[in-house]
Amino acid sequence: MSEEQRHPRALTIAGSDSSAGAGIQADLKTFAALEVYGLSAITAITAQNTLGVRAAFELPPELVEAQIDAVLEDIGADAAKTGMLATAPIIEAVARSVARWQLRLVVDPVMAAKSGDPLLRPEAVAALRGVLLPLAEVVTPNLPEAEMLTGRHIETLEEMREAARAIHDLGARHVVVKGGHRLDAPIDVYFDGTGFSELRAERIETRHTHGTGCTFSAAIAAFLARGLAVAEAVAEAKRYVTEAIRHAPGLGHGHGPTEHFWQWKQSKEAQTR
Ligand SMILES: Nc1ncnc2c1ncn2[C@@H]1O[C@H](COP(=O)(O)OP(=O)(O)O)[C@@H](O)[C@H]1O
Ligand SMILES: Cc1ncc(COP(=O)(O)O)c(N)n1
Repeated sequence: MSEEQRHPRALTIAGSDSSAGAGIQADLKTFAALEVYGLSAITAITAQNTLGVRAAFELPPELVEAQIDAVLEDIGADAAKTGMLATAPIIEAVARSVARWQLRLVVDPVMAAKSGDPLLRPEAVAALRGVLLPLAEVVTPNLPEAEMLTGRHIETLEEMREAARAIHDLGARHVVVKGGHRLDAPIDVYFDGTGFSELRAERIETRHTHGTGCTFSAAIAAFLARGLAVAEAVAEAKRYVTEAIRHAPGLGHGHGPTEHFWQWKQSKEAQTR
């Protein structure tokens, strides 16, 4: 097998974030940092910065499907992830592509930006739940997204476990209910259909969490593309996102981006010492 054939590759199907902290841009940076070749299919273009989303333009579903077909017919993907999908017709087009290409899929059910601005039309939640979740190998809702998907209020770890089970019942094979929105430790609950475990990390006191969910789900897809089992991929992705938050460069006046290349920067510093 040639080098080219062995190089792992992953596809992100998501929205563009002009501030490059979230969306397609965060996903491609994550793939690159984890040495996975990144492919992209853009669903929507947003004009946003660390303070909020000023405008969004949704692309036609046929164009989303055409981007996926173009890269998969030629290059192929070992894993894929979805982020901002914006509308029900885009979700349906993505679901068709995922089924046709039999993609190993990580679904980040993005509904809003950190600023609170909506990124998914309210009527599209039903399509996300009914059409896309049954195709997901892993789904990674944050607390408000898990509440929208289950119709339950979620606060405690026990409520996070109950939500993970309810989302698994919708068809997703592995569920991570993320606890970044909790006030105490950012503990995530992982459910594989049989047992629960917790992904624990220290809370980093920072406002720079723009794109943490995108980064986490992209890292899971990257580790799956590299051949890790789901539980390992999720654990490694948790470590990756924690360090990405820790090394955030402190940009912008609102929720700034995280840092993806801290390891590369550290090795460069070590060489010049
Ligand atoms: N301040 C923080 N310190 C450490 N980890 C965090 C922090 N905020 C979020 N995380 C982690 O980052 C990941 C993304 O979570 P979250 O911020 O809840 O997602 P989203 O961006 O979808 O709202 C999760 O693993 C979460 O636990
Ligand atoms: C285009 C786009 N996609 C997703 C998010 C959410 O980012 P996150 O929930 O990871 O902060 C965003 N702000 N913009």
